[in-house]
Amino acid sequence: MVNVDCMTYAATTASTASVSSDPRYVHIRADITDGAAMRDIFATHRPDAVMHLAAESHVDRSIDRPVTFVRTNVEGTFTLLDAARQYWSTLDAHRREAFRFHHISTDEVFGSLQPGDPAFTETTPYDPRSPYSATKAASDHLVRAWQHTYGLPTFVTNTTNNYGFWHFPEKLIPLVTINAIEGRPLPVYGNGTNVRDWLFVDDHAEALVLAVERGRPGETYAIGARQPRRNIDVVRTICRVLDEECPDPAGSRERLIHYVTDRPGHDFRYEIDPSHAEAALGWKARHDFDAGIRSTVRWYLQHREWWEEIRNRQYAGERLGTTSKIGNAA
Ligand SMILES: Cc1cn([C@H]2C[C@H](O)[C@@H](COP(=O)(O)OP(=O)(O)O[C@H]3O[C@H](C)C(=O)[C@H](O)[C@H]3O)O2)c(=O)[nH]c1=O
Repeated sequence: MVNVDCMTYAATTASTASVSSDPRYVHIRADITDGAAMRDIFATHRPDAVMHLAAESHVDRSIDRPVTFVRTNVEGTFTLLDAARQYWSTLDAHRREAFRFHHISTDEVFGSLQPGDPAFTETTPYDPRSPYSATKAASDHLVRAWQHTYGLPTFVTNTTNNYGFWHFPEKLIPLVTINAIEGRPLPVYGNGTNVRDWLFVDDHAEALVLAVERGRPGETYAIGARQPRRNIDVVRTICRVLDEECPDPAGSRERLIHYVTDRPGHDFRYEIDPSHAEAALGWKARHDFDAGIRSTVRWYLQHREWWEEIRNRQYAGERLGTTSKIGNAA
């Protein structure tokens, strides 16, 4: 089995961690826009299924530089699908029927919920609103088109915000955690009332493994843990846990919270109703948010050398989180 992975964190890290000891899975890092490399990978590994986790995944970066997202998420998915279809057409009838192309996507393709709106499900119409979510929506459509047109047995999972270990510190939870450890400002976009639905990365990994084993062609599975939180509450939870795990003589880390200029086009709320995925896959998220955050904060306290090296790139000009000036409140 081949798990093609190029650049993203979220689900990638999860699946890498959980499948790396399972000999049925091969984790591959490659450039998915390189058709020859993709065809070569299929010829070498002759997989029974592909889990396509490769993506550019950070909304802020997509606003700065959308072209990278179009290349990786749209062109890359096309290239991988094309290589998969060529390989799949060489299989005997039994293996062709059993083959699966599992495309891992996001709930952001469904747009933005207002307070009181029902959570997203598999039947929510697409309404992507950022360069990132537009490219993920395009890739979802390509995957479904390859199933309808060519018969390639594809299916899609759309998931909520992931968090956990090895999370790249451009995203809210790792960024705030390491800033709080270092006593730096904690940037909260807008007024902090935007809502995200948080899924511990190991729970997502379990869902993905079940999906690739049980997923049916043409299906969609919306994956989440029913744990929506306002951003400001997430940030306060991280501060509280860090204060307990590693008290700061200067006082609570909440003093470091700064409201900054909002993200352009900032989606207000994401939330998934995972009932269909739970029933169809026999899966349920096991980690509750408070316990998941505590283990995540502990992990960042214990893996300083990993994030310090990445952190230093920020000082060399790479974007991690906001580009707006701290204290520039919306
Ligand atoms: C980096 C940062 C973010 N935020 C806000 C913006 C969002 O409302 C929330 C989470 O932001 P983050 O960039 O971590 O994630 P989302 O924009 O919700 O998108 C994430 O979850 C979906 C499902 C994916 O598909 C994306 O790949 C993944 O990046 O915190 C801040 O307030 N301050 C900050 O410094």
